[in-house]
Amino acid sequence: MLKISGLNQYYGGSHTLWDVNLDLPAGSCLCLMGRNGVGKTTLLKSIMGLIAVRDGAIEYNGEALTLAKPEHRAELGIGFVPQGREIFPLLTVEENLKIGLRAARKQGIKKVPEHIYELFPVLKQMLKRRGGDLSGGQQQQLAIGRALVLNPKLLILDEPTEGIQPNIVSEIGDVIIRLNRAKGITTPLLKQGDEAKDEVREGIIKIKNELGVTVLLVEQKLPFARKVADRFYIMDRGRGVAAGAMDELSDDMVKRYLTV
Ligand SMILES: Nc1ncnc2c1ncn2[C@@H]1O[C@H](COP(=O)(O)OP(=O)(O)OP(=O)(O)O)[C@@H](O)[C@H]1O
Repeated sequence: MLKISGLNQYYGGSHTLWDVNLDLPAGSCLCLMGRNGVGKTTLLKSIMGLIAVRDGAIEYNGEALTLAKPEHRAELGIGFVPQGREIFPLLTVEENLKIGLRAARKQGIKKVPEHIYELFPVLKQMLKRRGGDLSGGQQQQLAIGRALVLNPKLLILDEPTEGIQPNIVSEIGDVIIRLNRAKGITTPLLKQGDEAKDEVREGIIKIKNELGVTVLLVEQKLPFARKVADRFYIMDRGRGVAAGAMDELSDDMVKRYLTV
């Protein structure tokens, strides 16, 4: 689904990404790992077109993305939840979610899809609250909810558990697993003519039909990464140094590339 070949990126004269190659198969959940400052966020921002790359190629479902504008990447169905969440503190939860609608309009999505409230009930309860008044965990749920408004096929998350209390970390993990594996989403009991529930059902069927959202996330917490992801990709000093199925992540790799 996403293929990165020979990617090099510079901040001014500083060479940050070195010949990065990464293959993300559709349906997988890949965790990008590595110590602080190795280039994980830079790689995500390059995929989203938020920073320019020097050379190399980024392909999404066979389409060359390397020079595409960030808005075009969103329209193609790539959702992004940046590090630090970047929600608008003075706008309400509802207004923050509606920001996500801009990129979704081209797909004919005019309203925030109801299944987002099914995934994050707290957002429904807090629709009129200002984003800045939410807890860190609620803001993270809002940031993920906003990225889901465009029904992404690929969801990219940069350290979604950073600075969040443990019970919410676990809830966020469960949501990522549900989105990725499209399992455990129960279709609510539906009464005919109940428009909101019809929308929930449609959203769920859509997610299930598409066999889950492909996920790429940066995560430093090892137990969380092992729980949600089925593949890993480790970076060290701007290069990809190890990759594989999550159950192949060895203690030696952890010691060599991840422990501080
Ligand atoms: N805007 C920038 N201008 C110049 N250098 C930058 C910029 N952003 C990041 N860097 C540098 O690029 C390197 C990679 O940073 P990056 O944020 O991608 O790493 P990271 O692996 O995501 O780290 P962290 O886990 O701390 O977020 C670091 O040396 C960092 O100091």
